[in-house]
Amino acid sequence: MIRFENVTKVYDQTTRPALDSVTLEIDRGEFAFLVGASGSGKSTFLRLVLKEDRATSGAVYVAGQNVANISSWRVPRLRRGIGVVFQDFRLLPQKNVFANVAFAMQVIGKSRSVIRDTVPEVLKTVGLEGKEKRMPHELSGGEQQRVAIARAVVNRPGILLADEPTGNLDPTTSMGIMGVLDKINQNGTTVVMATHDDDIVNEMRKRVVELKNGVVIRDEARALYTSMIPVVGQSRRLKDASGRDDAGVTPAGPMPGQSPNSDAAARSGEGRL
Ligand SMILES: Nc1ncnc2c1ncn2[C@@H]1O[C@H](COP(=O)(O)OP(=O)(O)OP(=O)(O)O)[C@@H](O)[C@H]1O
Repeated sequence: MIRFENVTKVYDQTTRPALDSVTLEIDRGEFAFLVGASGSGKSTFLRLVLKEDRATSGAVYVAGQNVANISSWRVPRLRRGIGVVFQDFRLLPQKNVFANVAFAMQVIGKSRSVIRDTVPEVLKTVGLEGKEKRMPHELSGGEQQRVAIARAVVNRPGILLADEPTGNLDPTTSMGIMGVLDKINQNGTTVVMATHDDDIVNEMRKRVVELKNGVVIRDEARALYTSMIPVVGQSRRLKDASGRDDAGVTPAGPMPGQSPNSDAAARSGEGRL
């Protein structure tokens, strides 16, 4: 789904590469954490996937396509297949929850009836049923991030990139967000999440790709991570056996139009890149 072949990125006016000969493949349907200290190259990796920046050398493939060969007028199509979530939510402050999510469908020309049917389903998936009319400032940070995730996945992208999505949230709320991202991944979406947060990585036990000074120093399945940044007085709970997360949200069914079987969804590639 995402393949980096010997990718080096040196920003203008710098000498040290932000990414240094990175070779890496993330398969369709995988969940991978990108970890490493500040400045290790995590955001640069995500930007190259989105073609927001150009690799200095090497090749970046997304869904089998070398992004260097995608002409500028086709870049929006590439990005439509990739949902993105950020640390700071980036909601439209004057629009309510429904309108924030609907907006992502309007800009690609979806009909009002499709929007009317799809948005409530996605809001249910992220645990925001009944909050359609709330304004962003009437939501907690965790709820705002759920809206941002709903907006990122409403057009059923094949890939979801999350850049420190829990960076502004407390540990309990963060685990709720991880439950949502895990559910989206189980519904077939490839998830790549950049984080410093070792508690989250250690709770989730997914693939861990560790960067240091732009170099991949570790790539391990179901791995742990020690960030070396001390976290004082924080504890996290695992989801309990019923699948409820710490925010009390029980996973709903699959994403609208998605198969509940992630393997089947991954194989079919319907509605995906
Ligand atoms: N636009 C830019 N111009 C010049 N240097 C940059 C630019 N963006 C990032 N860098 C440098 O590239 C390196 C990698 O940065 P990047 O933002 O990818 O790291 P990161 O791991 O995402 O860090 P953080 O966890 O703090 O977000 C850093 O040394 C950074 O200073």
